[in-house]
Amino acid sequence: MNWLVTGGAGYIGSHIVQAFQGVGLGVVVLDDLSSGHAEFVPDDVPLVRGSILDTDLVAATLAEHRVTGVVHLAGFKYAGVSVDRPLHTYEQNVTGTGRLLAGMAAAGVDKIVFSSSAAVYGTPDTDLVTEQTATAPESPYGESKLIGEWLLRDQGRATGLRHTSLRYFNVVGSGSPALFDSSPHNLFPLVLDALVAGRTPRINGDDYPTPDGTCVRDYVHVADLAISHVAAAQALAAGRDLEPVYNLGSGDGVSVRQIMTAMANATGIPFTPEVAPRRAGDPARIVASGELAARDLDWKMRHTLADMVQSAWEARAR
Ligand SMILES: O=c1ccn([C@@H]2O[C@H](COP(=O)(O)OP(=O)(O)O[C@H]3O[C@H](CO)[C@@H](O)[C@H](O)[C@H]3O)[C@@H](O)[C@H]2O)c(=O)[nH]1
Repeated sequence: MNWLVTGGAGYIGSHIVQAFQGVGLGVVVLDDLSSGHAEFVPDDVPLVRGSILDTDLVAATLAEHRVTGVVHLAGFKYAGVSVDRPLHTYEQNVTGTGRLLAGMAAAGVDKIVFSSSAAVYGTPDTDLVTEQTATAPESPYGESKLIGEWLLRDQGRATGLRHTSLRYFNVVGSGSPALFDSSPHNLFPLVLDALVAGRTPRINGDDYPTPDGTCVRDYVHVADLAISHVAAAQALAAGRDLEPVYNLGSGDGVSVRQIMTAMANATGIPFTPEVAPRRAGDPARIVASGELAARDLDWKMRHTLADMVQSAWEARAR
């Protein structure tokens, strides 16, 4: 059985590739390396360089590697930037997913696990988001992920495609020192980059209606997240029914200020963060129940917040 991981050279995708290899499942990666790194792909995993928008390449990859299922992460992942680049975002995430699904249908590949996002919820008016919480994306990125879920759902109805979508909350940490988050837009890499460069990390606003005034998020370890993709793929392959969507959240809220304290502890670099203005579009709090995924997808927090921060620092400091 061979699984194609689109976006498998990225931060999250490469951890998923490792998790699949860990249980002996065959994997092949398709990645255009726009934000991924070729060196994140193990030497014994084929790396096809190119885009999911390239219909011929998708068809050839599915056929040559005898792909039986797809884990689909390739896409444009920067929610904030997507506001200024809506057409690019929709092309990559909606048209790209559509072309991938068309290629799968043509090749008879009938299983897909889709990388969705907490961004589909926008600013939820509940303390604990469940899969029943109304979706209300606030960026082209969030919209595009929701449309991706609909494409799977409707293709499932039309062709029998077996599918599930995993809504990631804030994915951090590192499961292997060689794999790290190089995003120029997210809290963990920005804080670590600042500390390495001798700059002071910044808090985007401390006047939110939260206990310490800074935004609260649900941080999950990337290696824990990767294991649930294996469970989802195995369930689909075994013909087990899965829910159309699962939240991959921990149920615990952690503030930006708490992350800063954990960063100072992990790095041994004492600092007092600067307080900058709010970043546009940031919900004050978003925390999810992962109960459904715990029931069906072997989802559990195997790592603490200290592990997440420590592993991110070790990977960044290498
Ligand atoms: O230097 C920084 C960077 C970020 N933040 C704050 O830290 C929090 C977390 O920010 P970030 O790491 O950018 O994550 P989110 O904006 O919560 O969103 C991430 O998590 C979402 C849910 O998984 C994904 O959909 C998005 O793509 C991904 O950017 C937010 O309050 C930011 O304003 C700071 O205070 N200082």
